[in-house]
Amino acid sequence: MRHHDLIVIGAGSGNAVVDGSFAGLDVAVVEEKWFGGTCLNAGCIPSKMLAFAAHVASTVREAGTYDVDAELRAVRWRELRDRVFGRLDAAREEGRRGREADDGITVYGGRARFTGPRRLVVELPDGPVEVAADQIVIAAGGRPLVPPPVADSGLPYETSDTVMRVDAPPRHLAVLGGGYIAAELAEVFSEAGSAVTIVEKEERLLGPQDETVAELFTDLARDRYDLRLGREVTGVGGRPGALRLTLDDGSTVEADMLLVAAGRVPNSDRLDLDAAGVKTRDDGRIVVDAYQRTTAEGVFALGDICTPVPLKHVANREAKVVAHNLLHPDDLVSADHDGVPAAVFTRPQIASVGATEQDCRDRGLEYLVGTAQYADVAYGWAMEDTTGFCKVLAEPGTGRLLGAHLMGPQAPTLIQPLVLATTLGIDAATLADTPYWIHPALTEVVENALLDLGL
Ligand SMILES: Cc1cc2nc3c(=O)[nH]c(=O)nc-3n(C[C@H](O)[C@H](O)[C@H](O)COP(=O)(O)OP(=O)(O)OC[C@H]3O[C@@H](n4cnc5c(N)ncnc54)[C@H](O)[C@@H]3O)c2cc1C
Ligand SMILES: NC(=O)c1ccc[n+]([C@@H]2O[C@H](COP(=O)([O-])OP(=O)(O)OC[C@H]3O[C@@H](n4cnc5c(N)ncnc54)[C@H](O)[C@@H]3O)[C@@H](O)[C@H]2O)c1
Repeated sequence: MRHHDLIVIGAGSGNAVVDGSFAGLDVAVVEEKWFGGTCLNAGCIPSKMLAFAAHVASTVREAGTYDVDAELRAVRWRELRDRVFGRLDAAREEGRRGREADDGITVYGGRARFTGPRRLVVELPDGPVEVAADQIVIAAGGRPLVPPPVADSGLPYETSDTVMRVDAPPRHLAVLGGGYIAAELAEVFSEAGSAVTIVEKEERLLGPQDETVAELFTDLARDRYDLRLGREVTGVGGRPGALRLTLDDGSTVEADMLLVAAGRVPNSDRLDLDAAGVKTRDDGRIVVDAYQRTTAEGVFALGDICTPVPLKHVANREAKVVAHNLLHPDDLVSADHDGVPAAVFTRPQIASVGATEQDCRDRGLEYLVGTAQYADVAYGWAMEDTTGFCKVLAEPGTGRLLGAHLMGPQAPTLIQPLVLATTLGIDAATLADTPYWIHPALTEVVENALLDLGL
């Protein structure tokens, strides 16, 4: 059995663990499917490249608002798809080749599972190979959750792993779930010409967002999509290309394609973790301590397979923490999961950090609310924006920022000063009054929301 100093399972964020500081060590990377993981191949990056094209299309369609005559003739889906994945598939192969060319790194192209403490078998195309290591990092991510009525139907469905690569947009896309993926990809396909129906079991899209954001986003979505809220799919019938979804109130949705976007599950159930002494939570996430150590000696985990916040910037941070802790066992560092910002790349865009207003209420916190509209700042006038807003939540007296929520153009960029203030402990009044805020930039909407707190 080959013995390595370190084995990393999963070449998504796990691949980032191994940098120059591991030179001289015998390292192995095991990847069963695609170097770069979900983010590069089927997640953050392709979805944002497609969302940007959708944004260009909508800008052309709405050019008349700005007294510009323009006509949208077509979204050339195949060319768009081939440009996106031509670039990303090349980046994936370059990443893999770079690792394979590194003398200190062995790449195993297959699925790993544990056979004992720090011992694995990897299913390679030409047969299984047994390997062991002093230290192991589990970075095996997650996969789309497919509810039983869809999985058991025997009829075809897409997930985020496949839908961005289809040959043509469907005439009618049914989306199961109304969270991040549904919001972003419904828009992509809608701009590419598909009619969209979204089936969501809660009463609002993007339910965990601040209630003002979720409510307004749902209202705006109602004008663009057929929304079936508070509904679940109980059965899928029909035939490939002519599907019929039955919902729990007996109503039906006809669609030629079904996108399942009902959340993700960690891949921990495919690793025989019991053999390694690695424990999981009820929801399947691997148990880790503050230093990303699992319950098994010498085994670390990072990213979607263990994290409370399944986002790429969090997985990247955890990868840095693991890299440090592998090499410095006497000087461990931890990843802070407070104040993680998030964004939804829709139109309007959405960004948030910290508590929502409903969180504050549920936790019995005293809080002040400051709001400002894009329509009330000069750049918002230039954009003729009518719906964008910034909402900040702060502790009375101290002005400590509890949360911030933006919905409107450039929200994921505009939120950054609020992320800095939340992370670095800068109170709302200091943030509003001390730095200059460029006039007439969109950031004035953040400044105005802070001033609206009245501190
Ligand atoms: C459509 C979509 C859009 C997203 N957009 C964003 C966004 O805009 N911003 C953001 O922050 N996050 C976004 N995310 C989330 C982000 O992609 C994930 O949080 C991130 O990719 C997690 O990284 P990871 O390394 O933990 O897992 P992954 O990137 O999934 O990597 C895990 C790797 O392990 C491999 N693997 C699994 N099991 C085994 C095994 N047994 N043996 C060998 N290899 C194995 C897999 O093939 C995979 O390559 C998005 C996700 C999706 C699905
Ligand atoms: N911009 C981003 O950062 C971004 C974009 C896409 C995905 N992601 C990541 O990927 C993860 C997965 O995205 P997602 O959209 O699949 O999950 P999600 O958790 O955001 O949304 C899933 C939605 O499906 C609904 N749902 C679940 N089961 C259902 C059922 N049987 N019937 C009807 N509705 C049902 C849930 O109520 C929820 O609203 C996200 O949690 C996020 O971590 C991030």
